[in-house]
Amino acid sequence: MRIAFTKMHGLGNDFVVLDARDAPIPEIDAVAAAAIADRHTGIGCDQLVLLEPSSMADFRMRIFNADGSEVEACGNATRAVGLLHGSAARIETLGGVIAASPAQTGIAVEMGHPRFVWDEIPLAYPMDTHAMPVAWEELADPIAVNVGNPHAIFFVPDTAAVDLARLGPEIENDQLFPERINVNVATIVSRQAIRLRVWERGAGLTRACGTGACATAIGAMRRGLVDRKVTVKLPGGALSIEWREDGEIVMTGPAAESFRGDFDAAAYGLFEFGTAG
Ligand SMILES: N[C@@H](CCC[C@H](N)C(=O)O)C(=O)O
Repeated sequence: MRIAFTKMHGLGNDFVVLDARDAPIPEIDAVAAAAIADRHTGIGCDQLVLLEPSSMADFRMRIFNADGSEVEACGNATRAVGLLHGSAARIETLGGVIAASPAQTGIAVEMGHPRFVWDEIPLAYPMDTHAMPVAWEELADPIAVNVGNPHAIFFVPDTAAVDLARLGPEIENDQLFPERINVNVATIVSRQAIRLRVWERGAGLTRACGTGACATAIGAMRRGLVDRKVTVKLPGGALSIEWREDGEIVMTGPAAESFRGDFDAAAYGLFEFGTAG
C-alpha cells in the first residue's frame, strides 16, 4: 500500500502532511512518525501532520514532533494546513479548536487564548509564571506561557549569542517541566518588533516556530515591553502576532507547498487495515 503525502513548510519549519479526511490510512504511532520524519532514512521533516475527520470542527489535525511525540499545537503547520484546505476552516487539535483563514499576507490563524497558571503550563510545582525565579547559566527569569503547547521565554540582549543547541535540550528536559517545554530566546527590537530563536520540544532548533512567536509576543506584552500587535522575526522569516482585546491570539504569515509524493507504508511498519499485528 502506498500513502500520499504533501511536503509543506511555514518559514522553513517543514512538515509531511498526510490527509486521511476522506480515505482512512493505517494508524500512525510514535515509532512510525519518527521514522517518516527522519532526515537520513525517512522523508524528513520537523513535524508530521495527520488530517482526520472531526465531529466538532471541519477536520482534525494531529501533530507529531520529529521524535515521534504527539503534541497539542503547531502554529506554522496550522497555516500550512489552512493553505492546503484552501478556504476558512475550524480545526480540532489536542490544544483546542482553532480557526485558519486566507489573509492578504498568507494565512491568519486564531490560536485561542493564552494560559499562565503554573499547572496550565504545566510546571512541576507552583511558581509565578510571569517572572520565574530560575536560571540556566545566562538564561534567567523566564516567562512561561501555554498557547495550546508549553513555552518558556527568555529575554536576552542578543539571541545570536545564546548557545541554544546546548542549553535548549537541557531546559527542555528539566524536571521543572513534566511535559518538557519549548525554549524561546528573544530580543526586543522595538515596541513593534521582536527577534526570536526557538529550541523546539521534540524537534530541536527549527527555522521558525509559530506557537513560539505567539507565546513570546504574549510574554513581551505581559511585561509591557511591546504593543499588542508585533512582528516576530525568526531565522526563516517574519510573523505578525496580535493579542486582541477579546483575548484571542491572531498569528498571520506565509505557508507554502514544496512537493507531493507517496511512500511505501510497509517501509515504516504501517500495514493495510486488518493486516497489522
Ligand atoms: N513548529 C511548531 C511547534 C511544534 C510543536 C512543538 N515542538 C511542541 O512540542 O510543542 C509551531 O510552529 O508552532
